[in-house]
Amino acid sequence: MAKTVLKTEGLTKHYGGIHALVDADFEVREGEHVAIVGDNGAGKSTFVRQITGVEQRTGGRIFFDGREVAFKGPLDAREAGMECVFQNLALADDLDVPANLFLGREKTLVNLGPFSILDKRAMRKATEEGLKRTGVRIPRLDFPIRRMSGGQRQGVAIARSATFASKLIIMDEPTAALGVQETAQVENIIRTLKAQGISLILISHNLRQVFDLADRIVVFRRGHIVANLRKEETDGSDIVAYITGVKTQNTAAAMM
Ligand SMILES: Nc1ncnc2c1ncn2[C@@H]1O[C@H](COP(=O)(O)OP(=O)(O)OP(=O)(O)O)[C@@H](O)[C@H]1O
Repeated sequence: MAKTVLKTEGLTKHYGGIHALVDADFEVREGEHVAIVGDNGAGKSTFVRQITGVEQRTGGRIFFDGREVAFKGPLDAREAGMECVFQNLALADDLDVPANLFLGREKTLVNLGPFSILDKRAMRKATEEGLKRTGVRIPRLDFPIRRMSGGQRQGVAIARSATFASKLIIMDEPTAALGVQETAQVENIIRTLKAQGISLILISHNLRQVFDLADRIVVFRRGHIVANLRKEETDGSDIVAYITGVKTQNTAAAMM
């Protein structure tokens, strides 16, 4: 059986009296693509903020790459090999593709802090390799990001995470703002990541996408994980039932 990349035990987050995440046991194995679904406010983003160190949890334990971790911030998570692609892309509009890929991690010829000399050739080469590896097609690397379509921008964000994530990529609604064709492009990139054995957590409201791309589907409702199913053992109507809490013949026993 594949090694566990990420595991949480009893992960809990309270915001004052709001129990946004309660006792979440969750696992991703090497090469596995796990989807997280749930209604608005179910606790999905809260879960991601706890595992990536954006916030500090109220309780529970997190294990990453074989050791217990307590990331103090997202930089710690990145350094450990976990990258996140967020809904609102953290891209710099005026910079070109290589500059965006290496934002905050620039390669330098001479490192003198603010007076450093950037190694633009090395960054461009690494960018070309990163885009090729992820199957992201961008016509001009030297154009500022603002001149690109939503799909191309999302492609750059994913290529960036795939270039640096050695262990796990987390995508929070990567296609929410995209059209049909752009969504298809991003889904192809996700398939390429799967073929390369990169582990992924995909948060999505799009059940067609979830069934297309994920090996396993985890359902959050009101801060709790209420289902954790292999794709083959469930279907869309069961997942909707778990999301909404409306029982069906198949889900009633599990919801007792
Ligand atoms: N900083 C915060 N302070 C107080 N309450 C919060 C905070 N962040 C989230 N919440 C609450 O925690 C609950 C879970 O929110 P969360 O954003 O994790 O849901 P979600 O499943 O990601 O929803 P969506 O699909 O709408 O993004 C909600 O009730 C939300 O209002």
